[in-house]
Amino acid sequence: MAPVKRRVFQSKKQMAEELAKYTADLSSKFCKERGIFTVVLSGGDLISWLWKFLEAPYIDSVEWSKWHIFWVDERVCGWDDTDSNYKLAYDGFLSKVPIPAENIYAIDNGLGAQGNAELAAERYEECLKQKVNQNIIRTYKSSGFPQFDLQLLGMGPDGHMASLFPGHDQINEKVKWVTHITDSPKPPPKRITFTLPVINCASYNVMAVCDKEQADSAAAALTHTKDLPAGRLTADVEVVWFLDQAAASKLPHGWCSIL
Ligand SMILES: O=C1O[C@H](COP(=O)(O)O)[C@@H](O)[C@H](O)[C@H]1O
Repeated sequence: MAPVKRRVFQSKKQMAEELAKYTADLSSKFCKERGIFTVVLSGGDLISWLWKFLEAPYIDSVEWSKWHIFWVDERVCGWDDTDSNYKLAYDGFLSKVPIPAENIYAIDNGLGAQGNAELAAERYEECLKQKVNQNIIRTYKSSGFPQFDLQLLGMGPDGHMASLFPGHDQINEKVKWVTHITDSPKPPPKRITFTLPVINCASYNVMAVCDKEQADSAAAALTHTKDLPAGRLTADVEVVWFLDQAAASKLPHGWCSIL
């Protein structure tokens, strides 16, 4: 199992700066190795911490044309809906960097707008399988699960990750790549989400968590004192939790050096 590292920052600004450097270094690695960098985004606060990419040196140095963008979860709504993780990412990041539109793979807009969660999940899984067949997405050893290069994840105050929520059965799905939920405890109720096996097949997983509201769940997830979805996060190569001091404030003493 991959090592789980923790990096605690004095500010969100510093965390965003380091997140950009970490991601850009992996972009260089994968673009050199295979000419493709598959990046999985989440919603929530994460997008607000990608601003550093819009500045030098990254805006000019990153090989954006080689990036392929996916979502670890998505609300079942149209792309123009304020609940949409696609809209959040497009408005705050994707519209400001030169990633080719054909390299951005969002939920089926029509099915999202219709609110058909089950079919939207099936369609997204079909999209992933097509990208595996086209050798855009790698597969994880013999499992056949898709292996993404980097996933940029977030956690809710209840310890949910993607749209895998505590006490909900989707966390136990072992066969599907993408599943759906229609009773999310966090609005909106209808969502699609990568399953845990897919999330944990990623080569590199980043969990970015800020603010004191997250401190209890961050500590519980990292010390495994509660069985939370975020606590089950692993990866093939490395997991790194990026935390600000407030989110890390309940971790055992000495667990993290503040950077
Ligand atoms: O609803 C969601 O919540 C999680 C966590 O969001 P955050 O704002 O607490 O960071 C997010 O990662 C997920 O993509 C989103 O659908």
